[in-house]
Amino acid sequence: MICIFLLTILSALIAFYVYLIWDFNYWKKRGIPGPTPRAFFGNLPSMFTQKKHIALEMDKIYKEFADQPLVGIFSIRTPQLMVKDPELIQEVTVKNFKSFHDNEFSQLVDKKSDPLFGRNPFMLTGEEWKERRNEITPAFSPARIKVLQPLIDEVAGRLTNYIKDQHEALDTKELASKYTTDVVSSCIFATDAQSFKTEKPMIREAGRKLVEFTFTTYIILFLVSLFPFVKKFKKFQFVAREVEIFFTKIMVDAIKYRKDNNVVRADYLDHLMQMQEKKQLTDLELAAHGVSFFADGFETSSIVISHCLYDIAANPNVQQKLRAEIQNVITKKGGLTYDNIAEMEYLDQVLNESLRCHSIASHLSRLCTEKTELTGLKDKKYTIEAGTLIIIPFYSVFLDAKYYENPEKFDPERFNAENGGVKAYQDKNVFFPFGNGPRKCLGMRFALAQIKRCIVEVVKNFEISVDKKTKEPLHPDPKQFMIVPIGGVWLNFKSIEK
Ligand code: HEM
Repeated sequence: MICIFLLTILSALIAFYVYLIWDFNYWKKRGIPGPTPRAFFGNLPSMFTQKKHIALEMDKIYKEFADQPLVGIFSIRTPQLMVKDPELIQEVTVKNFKSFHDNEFSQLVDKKSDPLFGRNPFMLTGEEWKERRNEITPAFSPARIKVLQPLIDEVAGRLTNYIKDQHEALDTKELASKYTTDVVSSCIFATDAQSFKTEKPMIREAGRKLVEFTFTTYIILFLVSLFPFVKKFKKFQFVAREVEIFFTKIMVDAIKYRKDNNVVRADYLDHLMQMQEKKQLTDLELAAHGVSFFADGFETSSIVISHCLYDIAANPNVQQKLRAEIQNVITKKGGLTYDNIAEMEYLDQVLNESLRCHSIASHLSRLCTEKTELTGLKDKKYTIEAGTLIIIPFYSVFLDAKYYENPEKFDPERFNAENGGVKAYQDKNVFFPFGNGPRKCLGMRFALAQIKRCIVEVVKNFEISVDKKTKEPLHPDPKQFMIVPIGGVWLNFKSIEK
Protein backbone atom coordinates (compact mmCIF):
# COMPACT_ATOMS: atom_id res chain seq x y z
CA MET A 1 0.00 0.00 0.00
CA ILE A 2 2.77 2.41 1.03
CA CYS A 3 4.68 1.44 -2.11
CA ILE A 4 1.72 2.36 -4.32
CA PHE A 5 1.33 5.62 -2.47
CA LEU A 6 5.04 6.49 -2.85
CA LEU A 7 4.99 5.43 -6.48
CA THR A 8 1.99 7.70 -7.13
CA ILE A 9 3.75 10.63 -5.46
CA LEU A 10 6.93 9.93 -7.41
CA SER A 11 5.02 9.71 -10.72
CA ALA A 12 3.21 12.97 -9.91
CA LEU A 13 6.53 14.69 -9.14
CA ILE A 14 8.10 13.38 -12.35
CA ALA A 15 5.04 14.48 -14.35
CA PHE A 16 5.23 17.94 -12.73
CA TYR A 17 8.96 18.19 -13.46
CA VAL A 18 8.39 17.21 -17.11
CA TYR A 19 5.59 19.80 -17.28
CA LEU A 20 7.98 22.46 -15.93
CA ILE A 21 10.76 21.81 -18.43
CA TRP A 22 8.57 20.70 -21.38
CA ASP A 23 9.02 23.90 -23.36
CA PHE A 24 12.64 24.63 -22.47
CA ASN A 25 13.70 23.92 -26.08
CA TYR A 26 11.25 26.50 -27.41
CA TRP A 27 13.82 29.21 -28.24
CA LYS A 28 16.58 26.80 -29.25
CA LYS A 29 14.24 25.31 -31.88
CA ARG A 30 13.67 28.81 -33.27
CA GLY A 31 17.35 29.73 -33.35
CA ILE A 32 16.98 32.45 -30.72
CA PRO A 33 19.77 32.53 -28.11
CA GLY A 34 19.13 32.80 -24.40
CA PRO A 35 20.33 31.79 -20.95
CA THR A 36 19.74 28.23 -19.76
CA PRO A 37 16.54 28.12 -17.69
CA ARG A 38 16.28 26.32 -14.35
CA ALA A 39 13.42 24.01 -13.49
CA PHE A 40 10.76 25.77 -11.42
CA PHE A 41 12.34 29.25 -11.79
CA GLY A 42 13.06 29.68 -15.50
CA ASN A 43 15.40 32.63 -15.94
CA LEU A 44 13.82 35.10 -13.52
CA PRO A 45 13.92 33.46 -10.07
CA SER A 46 13.91 36.78 -8.24
CA MET A 47 10.36 37.40 -9.37
CA PHE A 48 9.48 35.04 -6.55
CA THR A 49 12.52 34.79 -4.31
CA GLN A 50 12.74 38.61 -4.22
CA LYS A 51 16.50 38.45 -3.66
CA LYS A 52 17.21 40.90 -6.46
CA HIS A 53 15.03 43.43 -8.25
CA ILE A 54 13.68 41.98 -11.50
CA ALA A 55 15.22 44.97 -13.38
CA LEU A 56 18.70 43.84 -12.27
CA GLU A 57 17.99 40.24 -13.15
CA MET A 58 16.84 41.24 -16.63
CA ASP A 59 19.82 43.60 -16.94
CA LYS A 60 22.21 40.72 -16.32
CA ILE A 61 20.65 38.79 -19.20
CA TYR A 62 20.61 41.93 -21.36
CA LYS A 63 24.37 42.38 -20.83
CA GLU A 64 25.23 38.69 -21.16
CA PHE A 65 23.72 38.76 -24.65
CA ALA A 66 25.11 42.19 -25.48
CA ASP A 67 25.26 41.71 -29.25
CA GLN A 68 21.97 39.89 -29.70
CA PRO A 69 18.89 41.77 -30.94
CA LEU A 70 16.55 39.24 -29.31
CA VAL A 71 16.95 36.94 -26.31
CA GLY A 72 14.67 34.01 -25.49
CA ILE A 73 13.93 33.67 -21.78
CA PHE A 74 11.51 31.73 -19.55
CA SER A 75 9.28 32.99 -16.78
CA ILE A 76 9.05 29.77 -14.73
CA ARG A 77 8.15 27.62 -17.78
CA THR A 78 6.62 30.14 -20.18
CA PRO A 79 8.74 31.37 -23.08
CA GLN A 80 9.08 35.15 -23.28
CA LEU A 81 11.01 37.18 -25.81
CA MET A 82 13.30 40.01 -24.71
CA VAL A 83 13.48 42.50 -27.58
CA LYS A 84 16.66 44.57 -27.27
CA ASP A 85 17.32 46.02 -30.67
CA PRO A 86 15.87 49.59 -30.90
CA GLU A 87 14.55 49.01 -34.45
CA LEU A 88 12.74 45.86 -33.35
CA ILE A 89 11.37 47.71 -30.30
CA GLN A 90 9.92 50.26 -32.70
CA GLU A 91 8.42 47.46 -34.81
CA VAL A 92 6.68 45.93 -31.80
CA THR A 93 5.41 49.13 -30.21
CA VAL A 94 4.58 51.18 -33.31
CA LYS A 95 4.86 49.63 -36.78
CA ASN A 96 3.27 46.27 -35.94
CA PHE A 97 1.08 47.57 -33.14
CA LYS A 98 -1.95 45.74 -34.52
CA SER A 99 -0.34 42.43 -33.49
CA PHE A 100 1.01 43.70 -30.15
CA HIS A 101 -1.72 45.90 -28.69
CA ASP A 102 -2.16 44.16 -25.32
CA ASN A 103 0.16 43.90 -22.31
CA GLU A 104 0.90 41.19 -19.75
CA PHE A 105 -1.62 42.40 -17.16
CA SER A 106 -4.53 42.73 -19.56
CA GLN A 107 -5.32 39.02 -19.36
CA LEU A 108 -5.53 38.88 -15.58
CA VAL A 109 -8.60 40.98 -14.78
CA ASP A 110 -11.91 41.91 -16.31
CA LYS A 111 -14.79 44.18 -15.36
CA LYS A 112 -16.62 41.43 -13.50
CA SER A 113 -13.71 40.21 -11.39
CA ASP A 114 -12.40 43.70 -10.61
CA PRO A 115 -14.86 46.49 -11.39
CA LEU A 116 -12.26 49.24 -10.90
CA PHE A 117 -8.95 47.91 -12.27
CA GLY A 118 -10.87 45.97 -14.91
CA ARG A 119 -11.83 49.35 -16.42
CA ASN A 120 -8.36 50.95 -16.25
CA PRO A 121 -7.02 51.50 -19.82
CA PHE A 122 -3.78 49.78 -18.77
CA MET A 123 -5.72 46.53 -18.19
CA LEU A 124 -8.02 46.65 -21.21
CA THR A 125 -7.62 44.86 -24.51
CA GLY A 126 -8.63 45.27 -28.16
CA GLU A 127 -11.61 47.44 -29.10
CA GLU A 128 -12.61 48.10 -25.51
CA TRP A 129 -9.15 49.54 -24.79
CA LYS A 130 -9.36 51.73 -27.89
CA GLU A 131 -12.81 53.04 -26.99
CA ARG A 132 -11.86 53.82 -23.40
CA ARG A 133 -8.59 55.47 -24.40
CA ASN A 134 -10.42 57.66 -26.95
CA GLU A 135 -13.00 58.56 -24.34
CA ILE A 136 -10.43 59.78 -21.85
CA THR A 137 -7.68 61.28 -24.04
CA PRO A 138 -9.36 64.73 -24.37
CA ALA A 139 -9.34 65.01 -20.55
CA PHE A 140 -5.53 65.23 -20.71
CA SER A 141 -5.36 68.06 -23.28
CA PRO A 142 -2.99 70.96 -22.43
CA ALA A 143 -6.01 73.24 -21.99
CA ARG A 144 -7.58 71.00 -19.32
CA ILE A 145 -4.25 70.58 -17.53
CA LYS A 146 -3.69 74.35 -17.52
CA VAL A 147 -7.00 74.73 -15.68
CA LEU A 148 -5.58 72.51 -12.93
CA GLN A 149 -2.45 74.63 -12.48
CA PRO A 150 -3.83 76.80 -9.61
CA LEU A 151 -4.71 73.62 -7.69
CA ILE A 152 -1.20 72.27 -8.21
CA ASP A 153 0.23 75.66 -7.13
CA GLU A 154 -1.77 75.52 -3.93
CA VAL A 155 -0.43 72.09 -3.00
CA ALA A 156 3.12 73.24 -3.89
CA GLY A 157 2.67 76.03 -1.33
CA ARG A 158 1.57 73.47 1.29
CA LEU A 159 4.68 71.42 0.49
CA THR A 160 6.97 74.39 1.16
CA ASN A 161 5.26 75.19 4.45
CA TYR A 162 5.48 71.56 5.52
CA ILE A 163 9.22 71.35 4.75
CA LYS A 164 9.86 74.62 6.61
CA ASP A 165 8.22 73.14 9.70
CA GLN A 166 10.52 70.09 9.73
CA HIS A 167 13.99 70.28 11.22
CA GLU A 168 15.50 66.98 10.19
CA ALA A 169 16.31 65.15 6.98
CA LEU A 170 13.19 64.00 5.13
CA ASP A 171 12.46 60.83 3.21
CA THR A 172 11.78 62.38 -0.16
CA LYS A 173 9.69 59.48 -1.46
CA GLU A 174 7.30 59.94 1.46
CA LEU A 175 7.34 63.72 1.01
CA ALA A 176 6.67 63.42 -2.73
CA SER A 177 3.83 60.93 -2.09
CA LYS A 178 2.14 63.46 0.20
CA TYR A 179 2.44 66.07 -2.55
CA THR A 180 1.19 63.86 -5.41
CA THR A 181 -1.65 62.41 -3.32
CA ASP A 182 -2.87 65.93 -2.52
CA VAL A 183 -2.44 67.15 -6.12
CA VAL A 184 -4.16 64.18 -7.73
CA SER A 185 -6.94 64.09 -5.18
CA SER A 186 -7.56 67.82 -5.56
CA CYS A 187 -7.49 67.58 -9.37
CA ILE A 188 -9.84 64.59 -9.74
CA PHE A 189 -11.97 64.40 -6.65
CA ALA A 190 -11.86 68.14 -5.81
CA THR A 191 -10.98 67.00 -2.28
CA ASP A 192 -8.15 67.97 0.07
CA ALA A 193 -6.50 64.64 0.93
CA GLN A 194 -4.86 66.31 3.97
CA SER A 195 -1.58 64.47 3.50
CA PHE A 196 0.46 67.31 5.01
CA LYS A 197 -1.90 67.70 7.98
CA THR A 198 -2.70 64.18 9.15
CA GLU A 199 -0.44 61.21 9.78
CA LYS A 200 -2.56 58.61 8.01
CA PRO A 201 -5.18 60.39 5.90
CA MET A 202 -7.89 58.12 4.50
CA ILE A 203 -7.29 58.85 0.81
CA ARG A 204 -3.59 58.17 1.13
CA GLU A 205 -4.18 54.90 2.96
CA ALA A 206 -6.74 53.82 0.34
CA GLY A 207 -4.28 54.88 -2.38
CA ARG A 208 -1.56 52.79 -0.78
CA LYS A 209 -3.86 49.77 -0.83
CA LEU A 210 -4.57 50.43 -4.51
CA VAL A 211 -0.97 50.21 -5.66
CA GLU A 212 0.70 47.83 -3.23
CA PHE A 213 1.53 44.30 -4.35
CA THR A 214 0.19 42.09 -1.57
CA PHE A 215 1.14 38.51 -0.81
CA THR A 216 -2.01 37.44 -2.68
CA THR A 217 -0.90 39.42 -5.75
CA TYR A 218 2.39 37.53 -5.77
CA ILE A 219 0.62 34.19 -5.36
CA ILE A 220 -1.65 35.03 -8.31
CA LEU A 221 1.30 36.05 -10.47
CA PHE A 222 3.14 32.89 -9.48
CA LEU A 223 0.17 30.65 -10.27
CA VAL A 224 -0.51 32.19 -13.66
CA SER A 225 3.16 31.89 -14.59
CA LEU A 226 3.09 28.24 -13.55
CA PHE A 227 -0.26 27.45 -15.17
CA PRO A 228 -0.83 30.14 -17.85
CA PHE A 229 -4.07 28.49 -19.06
CA VAL A 230 -5.71 29.56 -15.75
CA LYS A 231 -6.00 33.09 -17.20
CA LYS A 232 -8.53 31.81 -19.75
CA PHE A 233 -10.94 30.57 -17.08
CA LYS A 234 -10.28 32.74 -14.08
CA LYS A 235 -9.94 36.50 -13.73
CA PHE A 236 -8.70 38.11 -10.53
CA GLN A 237 -9.56 40.97 -8.22
CA PHE A 238 -6.73 43.30 -7.27
CA VAL A 239 -8.70 46.17 -5.73
CA ALA A 240 -10.30 45.21 -2.40
CA ARG A 241 -14.06 45.69 -2.17
CA GLU A 242 -13.76 48.26 0.65
CA VAL A 243 -11.37 50.36 -1.47
CA GLU A 244 -13.80 50.13 -4.40
CA ILE A 245 -16.66 51.39 -2.21
CA PHE A 246 -14.48 54.17 -0.74
CA PHE A 247 -13.48 55.62 -4.12
CA THR A 248 -16.92 55.23 -5.69
CA LYS A 249 -18.38 57.32 -2.85
CA ILE A 250 -15.69 60.02 -3.20
CA MET A 251 -16.40 60.28 -6.92
CA VAL A 252 -20.17 60.43 -6.50
CA ASP A 253 -19.81 63.08 -3.75
CA ALA A 254 -17.47 65.19 -5.89
CA ILE A 255 -19.92 65.20 -8.80
CA LYS A 256 -22.88 65.92 -6.53
CA TYR A 257 -21.03 68.85 -4.96
CA ARG A 258 -20.30 70.32 -8.39
CA LYS A 259 -23.89 69.95 -9.52
CA ASP A 260 -25.45 71.26 -6.29
CA ASN A 261 -23.15 74.28 -6.17
CA ASN A 262 -23.07 74.98 -9.93
CA VAL A 263 -19.27 74.80 -9.98
CA VAL A 264 -18.04 75.17 -13.56
CA ARG A 265 -14.42 74.32 -14.28
CA ALA A 266 -13.24 72.85 -17.61
CA ASP A 267 -11.14 70.08 -16.02
CA TYR A 268 -10.95 66.28 -15.81
CA LEU A 269 -14.04 65.92 -13.61
CA ASP A 270 -16.00 68.16 -15.94
CA HIS A 271 -14.98 65.93 -18.85
CA LEU A 272 -16.22 62.87 -16.93
CA MET A 273 -19.52 64.60 -16.14
CA GLN A 274 -20.04 65.41 -19.81
CA MET A 275 -19.30 61.79 -20.68
CA GLN A 276 -21.73 60.59 -18.04
CA GLU A 277 -24.50 62.56 -19.67
CA LYS A 278 -23.60 61.59 -23.23
CA LYS A 279 -22.99 57.89 -22.61
CA GLN A 280 -25.14 57.25 -19.55
CA LEU A 281 -22.14 56.03 -17.55
CA THR A 282 -22.89 54.46 -14.17
CA ASP A 283 -21.37 55.76 -10.90
CA LEU A 284 -19.09 52.74 -10.89
CA GLU A 285 -17.82 53.54 -14.38
CA LEU A 286 -17.12 57.11 -13.32
CA ALA A 287 -15.36 55.93 -10.18
CA ALA A 288 -13.24 53.63 -12.34
CA HIS A 289 -12.08 56.61 -14.41
CA GLY A 290 -11.29 58.54 -11.24
CA VAL A 291 -9.45 55.65 -9.65
CA SER A 292 -7.46 55.02 -12.84
CA PHE A 293 -6.27 58.62 -12.73
CA PHE A 294 -5.53 58.38 -9.01
CA ALA A 295 -3.75 55.01 -9.08
CA ASP A 296 -1.70 55.80 -12.19
CA GLY A 297 -1.07 59.36 -11.13
CA PHE A 298 0.31 59.53 -7.61
CA GLU A 299 2.74 56.66 -7.13
CA THR A 300 4.61 56.89 -10.46
CA SER A 301 5.07 60.66 -10.17
CA SER A 302 6.23 60.51 -6.55
CA ILE A 303 8.93 57.99 -7.44
CA VAL A 304 10.13 60.22 -10.28
CA ILE A 305 10.12 63.32 -8.04
CA SER A 306 12.17 61.62 -5.32
CA HIS A 307 14.77 60.37 -7.83
CA CYS A 308 14.98 63.72 -9.55
CA LEU A 309 15.43 65.63 -6.26
CA TYR A 310 18.12 63.13 -5.30
CA ASP A 311 19.98 63.77 -8.59
CA ILE A 312 19.72 67.52 -8.08
CA ALA A 313 20.94 67.26 -4.47
CA ALA A 314 23.84 65.00 -5.45
CA ASN A 315 24.96 67.36 -8.21
CA PRO A 316 25.43 70.89 -6.77
CA ASN A 317 26.39 72.39 -10.17
CA VAL A 318 23.17 71.13 -11.69
CA GLN A 319 21.26 72.53 -8.71
CA GLN A 320 22.80 75.98 -9.13
CA LYS A 321 22.18 76.09 -12.86
CA LEU A 322 18.59 74.97 -12.42
CA ARG A 323 17.94 77.54 -9.68
CA ALA A 324 19.36 80.26 -11.94
CA GLU A 325 16.99 79.21 -14.75
CA ILE A 326 14.00 79.27 -12.40
CA GLN A 327 14.91 82.74 -11.03
CA ASN A 328 15.48 84.00 -14.53
CA VAL A 329 12.06 82.85 -15.74
CA ILE A 330 10.32 84.28 -12.67
CA THR A 331 12.07 87.64 -13.15
CA LYS A 332 11.48 87.84 -16.90
CA LYS A 333 7.98 86.37 -17.09
CA GLY A 334 6.67 87.43 -13.72
CA GLY A 335 5.52 84.06 -12.35
CA LEU A 336 5.30 80.30 -12.55
CA THR A 337 2.48 79.60 -14.99
CA TYR A 338 2.03 76.27 -16.80
CA ASP A 339 3.51 77.82 -19.97
CA ASN A 340 6.46 79.43 -18.18
CA ILE A 341 7.43 76.15 -16.55
CA ALA A 342 7.01 74.26 -19.83
CA GLU A 343 9.53 76.66 -21.41
CA MET A 344 12.31 75.86 -18.89
CA GLU A 345 14.74 73.98 -21.10
CA TYR A 346 17.27 73.04 -18.45
CA LEU A 347 14.55 71.70 -16.15
CA ASP A 348 13.42 69.49 -19.02
CA GLN A 349 16.97 68.21 -19.53
CA VAL A 350 17.39 67.48 -15.81
CA LEU A 351 14.10 65.59 -15.61
CA ASN A 352 14.78 63.57 -18.75
CA GLU A 353 18.22 62.64 -17.49
CA SER A 354 16.70 61.55 -14.19
CA LEU A 355 14.08 59.46 -16.02
CA ARG A 356 16.90 57.87 -18.02
CA CYS A 357 19.04 57.07 -14.97
CA HIS A 358 16.10 55.80 -12.89
CA SER A 359 13.37 54.06 -14.91
CA ILE A 360 10.21 53.57 -12.90
CA ALA A 361 10.03 49.89 -13.84
CA SER A 362 12.13 47.20 -15.48
CA HIS A 363 10.30 46.77 -18.75
CA LEU A 364 7.30 47.38 -20.98
CA SER A 365 5.37 44.33 -22.09
CA ARG A 366 3.41 43.50 -25.21
CA LEU A 367 1.44 40.35 -25.95
CA CYS A 368 1.60 39.05 -29.52
CA THR A 369 -2.03 38.41 -30.53
CA GLU A 370 -1.45 37.13 -34.09
CA LYS A 371 1.50 35.38 -35.73
CA THR A 372 3.80 38.14 -37.00
CA GLU A 373 7.09 38.51 -38.79
CA LEU A 374 9.55 41.10 -37.47
CA THR A 375 12.37 42.38 -39.64
CA GLY A 376 15.68 42.93 -37.87
CA LEU A 377 19.14 44.08 -38.91
CA LYS A 378 20.24 43.08 -42.43
CA ASP A 379 16.61 42.20 -43.20
CA LYS A 380 16.71 39.15 -40.94
CA LYS A 381 13.19 37.85 -40.32
CA TYR A 382 11.88 36.58 -36.98
CA THR A 383 8.54 34.83 -36.68
CA ILE A 384 6.67 35.55 -33.44
CA GLU A 385 3.87 33.15 -32.51
CA ALA A 386 0.55 34.40 -31.15
CA GLY A 387 0.58 34.26 -27.35
CA THR A 388 4.25 35.21 -26.98
CA LEU A 389 4.91 37.83 -24.34
CA ILE A 390 7.40 40.47 -25.46
CA ILE A 391 9.64 42.08 -22.85
CA ILE A 392 11.08 45.50 -23.71
CA PRO A 393 13.79 46.12 -21.08
CA PHE A 394 13.81 49.92 -21.04
CA TYR A 395 15.76 50.05 -17.75
CA SER A 396 18.70 48.39 -19.55
CA VAL A 397 18.33 50.23 -22.86
CA PHE A 398 18.56 53.61 -21.07
CA LEU A 399 21.79 52.52 -19.34
CA ASP A 400 23.41 50.93 -22.40
CA ALA A 401 26.83 52.40 -23.27
CA LYS A 402 26.07 51.68 -26.96
CA TYR A 403 23.54 54.52 -26.90
CA TYR A 404 24.69 56.74 -24.03
CA GLU A 405 28.30 57.76 -23.43
CA ASN A 406 29.26 57.20 -19.83
CA PRO A 407 25.73 55.96 -19.02
CA GLU A 408 26.16 55.81 -15.24
CA LYS A 409 26.93 59.55 -15.11
CA PHE A 410 24.11 61.97 -14.36
CA ASP A 411 24.63 64.47 -17.16
CA PRO A 412 21.67 66.63 -18.24
CA GLU A 413 23.85 68.13 -21.00
CA ARG A 414 23.41 65.02 -23.11
CA PHE A 415 19.87 66.24 -23.73
CA ASN A 416 20.77 69.85 -24.60
CA ALA A 417 19.62 71.46 -27.86
CA GLU A 418 23.12 71.47 -29.41
CA ASN A 419 23.19 67.68 -29.05
CA GLY A 420 19.80 67.40 -30.76
CA GLY A 421 17.78 67.43 -27.52
CA VAL A 422 15.65 64.54 -26.36
CA LYS A 423 14.41 64.07 -29.92
CA ALA A 424 17.82 62.75 -31.01
CA TYR A 425 17.40 59.80 -28.63
CA GLN A 426 13.70 59.34 -29.33
CA ASP A 427 14.45 59.14 -33.06
CA LYS A 428 16.95 56.36 -32.34
CA ASN A 429 14.23 54.59 -30.27
CA VAL A 430 16.43 54.50 -27.19
CA PHE A 431 14.49 56.89 -24.93
CA PHE A 432 10.88 56.16 -24.01
CA PRO A 433 10.32 56.54 -20.23
CA PHE A 434 6.57 56.92 -20.81
CA GLY A 435 6.35 53.94 -23.17
CA ASN A 436 5.95 54.03 -26.90
CA GLY A 437 3.35 53.95 -29.66
CA PRO A 438 -0.45 54.06 -29.30
CA ARG A 439 -0.26 52.58 -25.80
CA LYS A 440 2.11 55.24 -24.52
CA CYS A 441 1.34 56.73 -21.09
CA LEU A 442 -1.97 58.56 -21.21
CA GLY A 443 -1.16 60.80 -18.26
CA MET A 444 2.24 62.04 -19.45
CA ARG A 445 1.25 65.72 -19.73
CA PHE A 446 -0.35 65.74 -16.31
CA ALA A 447 2.62 63.87 -14.82
CA LEU A 448 5.08 66.39 -16.24
CA ALA A 449 3.00 69.31 -14.97
CA GLN A 450 2.87 68.04 -11.37
CA ILE A 451 6.47 66.81 -11.29
CA LYS A 452 7.99 69.97 -12.77
CA ARG A 453 5.95 72.21 -10.49
CA CYS A 454 7.23 70.28 -7.46
CA ILE A 455 10.88 70.38 -8.55
CA VAL A 456 10.65 74.11 -9.25
CA GLU A 457 9.01 74.75 -5.86
CA VAL A 458 11.70 72.88 -3.94
CA VAL A 459 14.73 74.20 -5.85
CA LYS A 460 13.41 77.77 -5.70
CA ASN A 461 12.96 77.67 -1.91
CA PHE A 462 15.57 75.24 -0.58
CA GLU A 463 19.18 74.26 -0.97
CA ILE A 464 19.08 70.49 -0.94
CA SER A 465 21.78 67.98 -0.08
CA VAL A 466 21.91 64.21 0.31
CA ASP A 467 21.66 63.09 3.95
CA LYS A 468 23.91 60.32 5.27
CA LYS A 469 20.83 58.18 5.95
CA THR A 470 20.55 57.61 2.16
CA LYS A 471 22.17 54.34 1.14
CA GLU A 472 24.39 55.29 -1.80
CA PRO A 473 24.68 54.21 -4.53
CA LEU A 474 20.92 53.79 -4.76
CA HIS A 475 19.90 50.18 -5.12
CA PRO A 476 16.40 49.01 -6.19
CA ASP A 477 14.34 47.38 -3.46
CA PRO A 478 13.67 43.79 -4.62
CA LYS A 479 10.41 43.70 -2.68
CA GLN A 480 8.83 46.46 -4.75
CA PHE A 481 7.40 46.04 -8.22
CA MET A 482 8.44 49.55 -9.26
CA ILE A 483 12.03 50.71 -8.94
CA VAL A 484 12.30 52.35 -5.53
CA PRO A 485 15.63 52.59 -3.66
CA ILE A 486 16.22 50.48 -0.55
CA GLY A 487 16.04 52.63 2.59
CA GLY A 488 14.48 55.64 0.84
CA VAL A 489 16.00 58.89 -0.40
CA TRP A 490 16.84 61.14 2.59
CA LEU A 491 17.58 64.76 1.82
CA ASN A 492 18.37 67.87 3.87
CA PHE A 493 16.43 71.02 3.03
CA LYS A 494 17.95 74.42 3.88
CA SER A 495 15.62 77.32 3.44
CA ILE A 496 16.84 80.01 1.02
CA GLU A 497 16.23 83.32 2.77
CA LYS A 498 14.92 86.07 0.51
C1 HEM B 1 6.34 60.25 -14.35
C2 HEM B 1 5.25 59.59 -14.18
C3 HEM B 1 4.80 58.49 -15.09
C4 HEM B 1 5.54 57.60 -15.80
C5 HEM B 1 7.07 57.51 -15.89
C6 HEM B 1 4.62 56.75 -16.52
C7 HEM B 1 4.98 55.73 -17.36
C8 HEM B 1 4.10 54.90 -18.02
C9 HEM B 1 4.48 53.79 -18.84
C10 HEM B 1 5.92 53.34 -19.09
C11 HEM B 1 3.36 53.23 -19.32
C12 HEM B 1 3.27 52.01 -20.25
C13 HEM B 1 3.28 52.53 -21.67
C14 HEM B 1 3.46 51.49 -22.72
O1 HEM B 1 3.14 50.31 -22.48
O2 HEM B 1 3.95 51.83 -23.83
C15 HEM B 1 2.23 53.99 -18.82
C16 HEM B 1 0.91 53.73 -19.11
C17 HEM B 1 -0.12 54.45 -18.61
N1 HEM B 1 -0.04 55.57 -17.79
FE1 HEM B 1 1.63 56.41 -17.08
N2 HEM B 1 3.34 57.14 -16.23
C18 HEM B 1 3.41 58.21 -15.38
C19 HEM B 1 2.36 58.92 -14.86
C20 HEM B 1 1.04 58.74 -15.19
C21 HEM B 1 -0.04 59.57 -14.75
C22 HEM B 1 0.11 60.81 -13.87
C23 HEM B 1 -1.19 59.03 -15.26
C24 HEM B 1 -2.62 59.49 -15.13
C25 HEM B 1 -3.01 60.52 -14.51
C26 HEM B 1 -0.81 57.88 -16.06
C27 HEM B 1 -1.68 57.09 -16.75
C28 HEM B 1 -1.32 56.00 -17.53
C29 HEM B 1 -2.28 55.14 -18.21
C30 HEM B 1 -3.80 55.27 -18.18
C31 HEM B 1 -1.53 54.16 -18.89
C32 HEM B 1 -2.05 53.02 -19.75
C33 HEM B 1 -2.13 53.49 -21.20
C34 HEM B 1 -2.69 52.43 -22.12
O3 HEM B 1 -2.47 51.22 -21.87
O4 HEM B 1 -3.32 52.81 -23.10
N3 HEM B 1 0.55 57.73 -15.98
N4 HEM B 1 2.72 55.01 -18.02
